[in-house]
Amino acid sequence: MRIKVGFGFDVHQLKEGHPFILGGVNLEHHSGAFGHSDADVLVHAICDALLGAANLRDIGYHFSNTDERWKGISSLILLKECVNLLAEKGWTVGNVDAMICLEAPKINPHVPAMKEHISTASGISLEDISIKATTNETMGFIGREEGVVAYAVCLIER
Ligand SMILES: Nc1ccn([C@@H]2O[C@H](COP(=O)(O)O)[C@@H](O)[C@H]2O)c(=O)n1
Ligand SMILES: C[C@@]1(CO)OP(=O)(O)OP(=O)(O)OC[C@H]1O
Repeated sequence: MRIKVGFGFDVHQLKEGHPFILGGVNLEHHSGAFGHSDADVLVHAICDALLGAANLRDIGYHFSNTDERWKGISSLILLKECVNLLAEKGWTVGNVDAMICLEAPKINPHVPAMKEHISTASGISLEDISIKATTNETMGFIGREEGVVAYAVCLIER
């Protein structure tokens, strides 16, 4: 069996009064992530990790942020498309491990629901999806709650 590793990163601005979709969960918060799609930074990082592992470029290459088809789209749909792109090349996903860097709100209570959404959209087993979070200890743009960052790594196999 051949295995490959992938890495993904994404960042989005937080804006007052904007919806905050993270891992497919609509978080109740005074501000939310802004982007062309639903700006789900966690799912975007996972998409880029998967595409990177398969050497299939990146999320913006396949789903341009100037294309009206993707305006406001659920990133879980883009994730499913990424998994399909990998499947076309014979790849299945081994596991995904992700890290969200966010000052507030607390992510821990929402992790089970996020994993459910990601698993349902992608077909990746729940036990192969790990989601973690950290604050930035009040420092920088994350600390000032101006933005949210996510990192993800994955293994793929065929
Ligand atoms: N948005 C966040 C940030 C952190 N957590 C959880 O809190 C723990 C402590 O965070 P520190 O940044 O103070 O080290 C962290 O390990 C996470 O379990 C969270 O749920 N949501
Ligand atoms: C997801 C896409 C497509 O709508 O747009 P955004 O929501 O702005 O997100 P980004 O992280 O900039 O990734 C690029 C695009 O693929």
